Amino acid sequence: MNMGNANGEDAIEALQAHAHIWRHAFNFVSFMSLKCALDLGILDIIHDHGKPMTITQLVGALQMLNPTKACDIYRLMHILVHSDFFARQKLDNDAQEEGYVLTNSSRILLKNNPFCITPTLKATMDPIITKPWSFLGTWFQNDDHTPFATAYGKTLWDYFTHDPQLKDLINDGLASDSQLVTSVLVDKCKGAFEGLESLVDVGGGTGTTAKAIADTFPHMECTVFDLPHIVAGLQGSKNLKYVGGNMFEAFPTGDAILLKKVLHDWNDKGCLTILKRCKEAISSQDKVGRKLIIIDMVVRENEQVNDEASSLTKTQLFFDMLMLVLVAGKERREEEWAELFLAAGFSSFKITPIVGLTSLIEVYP
Ligand SMILES: C[S@@+](CC[C@H](N)C(=O)[O-])C[C@H]1O[C@@H](n2cnc3c(N)ncnc32)[C@H](O)[C@@H]1O
Repeated sequence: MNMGNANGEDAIEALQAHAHIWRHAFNFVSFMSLKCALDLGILDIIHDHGKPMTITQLVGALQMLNPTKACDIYRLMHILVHSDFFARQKLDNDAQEEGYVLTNSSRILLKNNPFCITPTLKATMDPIITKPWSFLGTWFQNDDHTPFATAYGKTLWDYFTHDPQLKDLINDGLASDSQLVTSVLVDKCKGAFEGLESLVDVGGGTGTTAKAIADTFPHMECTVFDLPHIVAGLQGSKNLKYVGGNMFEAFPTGDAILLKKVLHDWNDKGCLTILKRCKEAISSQDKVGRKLIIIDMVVRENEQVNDEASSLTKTQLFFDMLMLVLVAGKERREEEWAELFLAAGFSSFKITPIVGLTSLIEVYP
């Protein structure tokens, strides 16, 4: 762009740049509008209605205290239709009038959807989690571990050890996030677990994934290992038990160690320590087929690809920034994974994409 005298073409370019900047800056409006729809229960109201729901019906169902705000619900729905969370459809009995229906992206947020990720979204949208983003610039110029630590003076893990509300929010979020990946895992990736007699899910949280694996493979002894306050009071089953401890020190041995969405929480130094512990744990088993199974993102490199792939990469990069802001972790590219495995003494690995953003990585001693 010519920065000197403005002519017609420069003005058009400047207008396009303005539009791009505002679209970018106002990404948070989509996010907050969706949060509002979730807070008001609009998705479940429309679903329970069972057919396209008019704005009048929706306003009626919301039972608003101040009726003058009713027309603002239309504005909220308008942006959410634009963001593909709702669609408009003609009513059966009246070709003129339209009502709102759900889309694939809102159906997955319904309370009764087995793959509902609303708790994950609510955790991500919580002001405790969004506040540290405002400290990103400050953090780049100070010596703190994370923008989260700059905002609160402590790590996320310390924060939630002393805040049961945040702990529940995050644990519910992690558990709901696990449902879809886990169901695909025990179906499409069953082969990765076949023949294993024991498995330790290190950093396994409240055990959503390990429970599904234990149910699918009733002869496999499964252990969920996590911090003592996370597993305290949790009940196991015939082939599932909970053990509390610190993965940086030691954890139980098994034919396989599972690390699901654990390594992305840590920097390379932290990952290396965990990976070396994993290598020790599986090497102490004198058996064929021992392995480490990692479920995490493998960030795609895509310079020249179609829109869908490039938007997946962008979403992975958003997650990468989230890890930086909250926990000093990162999402890794294949070469970065390879370097870590080599440094920890593993001999080879195999990557299988599972679903959307996530891959399964089998790593061999
Ligand atoms: C991002 S969560 C992943 C949980 C689960 N694997 C999943 O996919 O939903 C990371 C887990 O690592 C656990 N964790 C963090 N530090 C730990 C440590 N030092 N020892 C054991 N577990 C730890 C956390 O409590 C949390 O459950």
